[in-house]
This record gives sequence, structure tokens and C-alpha cells, in this order.
Amino acid sequence: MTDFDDELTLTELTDTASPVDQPRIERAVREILLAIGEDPDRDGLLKTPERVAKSYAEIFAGLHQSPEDLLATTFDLDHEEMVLVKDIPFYSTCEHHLVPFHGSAHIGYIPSHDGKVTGLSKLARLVDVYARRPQVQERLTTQIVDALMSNLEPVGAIVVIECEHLCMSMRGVRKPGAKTVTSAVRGQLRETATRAEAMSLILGR
Ligand SMILES: Nc1nc2c(ncn2[C@@H]2O[C@H](COP(=O)(O)OP(=O)(O)OP(=O)(O)O)[C@@H](O)[C@H]2O)c(=O)[nH]1
Ligand SMILES: [Zn+2]
Repeated sequence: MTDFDDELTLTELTDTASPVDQPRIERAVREILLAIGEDPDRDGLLKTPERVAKSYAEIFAGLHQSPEDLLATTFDLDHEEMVLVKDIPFYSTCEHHLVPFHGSAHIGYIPSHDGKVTGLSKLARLVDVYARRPQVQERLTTQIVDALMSNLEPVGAIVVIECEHLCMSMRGVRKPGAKTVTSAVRGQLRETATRAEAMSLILGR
């Protein structure tokens, strides 16, 4: 890649409206590079603080996004049966080590008679609103289900998340491939039969 190409890519990724303090991140990254014994002024690292700052603005954009805005678009659709979007891929950042955890989210809900139905893509976007923050998997799971309950007022909702945590793979206990599964269930989906139906739809593949 030439310097020119590099500049274009960085410009394209710049989000001038981002509320993230990018110069502050740049200063901190330079400090980290010095602290690990690197030379932040060598050619390959010169633009690294700037790249990391832009990357963080993207990775943590969810801190400045609101689920209420996202779920404000709803339809009048008389469907009192389960709606389930499964295998939604996502990346998040472990708040303990600031390394990624990633996997799939499965989201289901049963709209109430006078309740709201949202666009399917909004369910996938909802995952990103909460995943693009420093997170733990349990909180990610409950935040998604609670946002569904308070904004769509459904009869019930379920969220199941399956992840690999890189803090358990590339460092620490070093167990690549280990999967963590979390679930959160609200409303009528807590009842055994409906919950079992949802779980078999989610996991029965
Ligand atoms: N419950 C939960 N724990 C997490 C999550 N992500 C990372 N962890 C754990 O957070 C814990 C932090 O433990 P500490 O002992 O404070 O940190 P550490 O010395 O780096 O721990 P090790 O990872 O065991 O080396 C580790 O056990 C991680 O596996 C998560 O989403 N949920
Ligand atoms: Zn971690």
C-alpha cells in the first residue's frame, strides 16, 4: 500500500461528527507503544495512534447511540406469534482486557396484540448499539432483551448469545474455541413450553 492509498483509507474512515476524543486516544496509544518498548516514531508506527483512535471511534460508537431512536420505527402488523432473527454475527470488546469477543446473537419476541413490530434489520442494529461498547457478555444479553421489552412492549422476548472471548484464547487461560452461551428471557417467554420452542428454533440447526 502506498502512502497515498493509506491516506485515502484513513480519510474515508474519519467520522468528523464522532464525540469520541480522538486526539486523547492518540496520545494514550503513543504512551502504550513507548511503554511496551516500541519506537512510536519508526515508519510503520507513525500513523498507528491515529489509526487506533479512528478504529476506537468506530468500535465504541454504541456508547453514543440510543436504542430508543433505533426502535422508534415500528409497523402496525397484527402478528401475535414469535419473530426470531438468529445467527446475527457481531464483534464486541471485553471491558476487562479491551480485546474482542465475538460470536452470534439470536433475538426472538412475541408482539402483543396492540404492541409494536419493528423492522428485522433493527434487531441486528440493536445488537451493535450495545456490542459497540466496552462490555461483558451477560450485560450485553440483558441490555438487548430489556431494550426490546421497554421499546416494543411485546408479550415476551428472548436473547441468546454465543461467543468466543479472545481474552480466553490469545492470552490468560489460552483456551481457543471455548464458547460462552448466555440467555435472557422476559415475559411469557419465561413459560416452559414457549421458552422450549424458542430454544429449539435457536439451537436446532
Ligand atoms: N463473566 C464474564 N467474565 C468475563 C467476560 N469477559 C472476560 N471475562 C473474565 O473476566 C475475568 C477477569 O479476571 P481477573 O482475574 O480480574 O483478570 P485476569 O488476571 O486477566 O484473568 P485471566 O483472564 O484468568 O488471566 C476473567 O476470568 C475473564 O475470563 C464476560 O463477558 N463475562
Ligand atoms: Zn477479557
